[in-house]
Amino acid sequence: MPGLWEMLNDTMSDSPVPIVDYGLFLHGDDEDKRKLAAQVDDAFRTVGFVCLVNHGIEQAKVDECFEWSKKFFALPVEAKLLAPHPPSGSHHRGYSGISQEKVIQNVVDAEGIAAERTIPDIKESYESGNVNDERQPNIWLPEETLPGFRGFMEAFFEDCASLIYSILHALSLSLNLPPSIGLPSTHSRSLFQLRLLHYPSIPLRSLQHKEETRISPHTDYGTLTLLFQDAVGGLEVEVLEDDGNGGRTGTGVFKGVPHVEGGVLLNLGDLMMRWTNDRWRSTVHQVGAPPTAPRNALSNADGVVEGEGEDSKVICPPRYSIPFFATPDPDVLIECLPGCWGPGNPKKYESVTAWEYVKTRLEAAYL
Ligand SMILES: O=C(O)CCC(=O)C(=O)O
Ligand SMILES: [Fe+2]
Repeated sequence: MPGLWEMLNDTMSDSPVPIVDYGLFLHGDDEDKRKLAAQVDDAFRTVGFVCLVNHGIEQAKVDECFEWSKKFFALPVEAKLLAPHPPSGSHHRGYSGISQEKVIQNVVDAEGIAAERTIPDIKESYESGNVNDERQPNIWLPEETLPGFRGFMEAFFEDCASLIYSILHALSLSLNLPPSIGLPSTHSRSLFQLRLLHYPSIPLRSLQHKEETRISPHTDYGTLTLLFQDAVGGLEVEVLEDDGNGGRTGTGVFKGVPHVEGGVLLNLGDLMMRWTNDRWRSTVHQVGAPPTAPRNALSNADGVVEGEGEDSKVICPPRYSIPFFATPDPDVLIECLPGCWGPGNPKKYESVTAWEYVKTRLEAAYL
């Protein structure tokens, strides 16, 4: 009988994302902690994503969060709109209806954004954050619309924030940072964001023809993202390769990430890549058709994919995911960390405050 670990590694044998046992950091001795820190460093240099098992958040709570998410999105749209996302992207809270948000990569001018938005992201989302966040106050439903929802989300936020702090300690060890620059203190206000995402069922053809997307290729903006997924699948990450100069570069090829029961994905955002002078990667990712969708579709001479026979009518099941985004305190200056530059490795990026950067990216996602 294979043990849990063998089964996990079997599941992930074809995955681009390594699994690490986070219990080493939570419960291990100094040597275990250093081992875990080195494993994460390696994953962030080569892939930009890692899957943590034994991360300390009870599976029952994660399952309950998915249940609340399903209940929320099953409400009539008029009820969901009792907690509407404001028109501005930089107050990123509340409910966004289907295709209201379009995740956009590296395009910040109005014309470029309009062009990108012709292919909608077929998803709806609900965002909440720290109860003490004055810049982005939460936007809740009236309690009677979904009793218990707010209480659960506030508590789950705290669980995720604790894991983020623990990870920031581990990463300070990975980077060998002097205690005076520990990463946790740069996130002391925990101005984080808990996001519920629902991708409704969609014809496979629309995804294959790229008439619609679930979430288009993008990198995250902040420092770290935790990503809880259901078993439907469809997350794909861009494969990186050596650039010949000691760094890594995107190949344009995407590989599916299998779901790991009990695991949480951890990936980096652009601010962490800047901060580490590209030592760590914020890797492009997207959500496409579930891996179980029939694959016997053909490309014609123009590269357009045609569903064959019954496949043209296949409907992909709905999908739910729960990302949790960490960003540093707004005034933290993102300036190359010690140990990430030196002779032969000059600083590549201008300094920027965390909020300046994140605000620009958020505003591009809403018009
Ligand atoms: O739904 C997913 O698995 C990915 C979500 C994501 O990448 C995001 O919200 O930034
Ligand atoms: Fe993302």
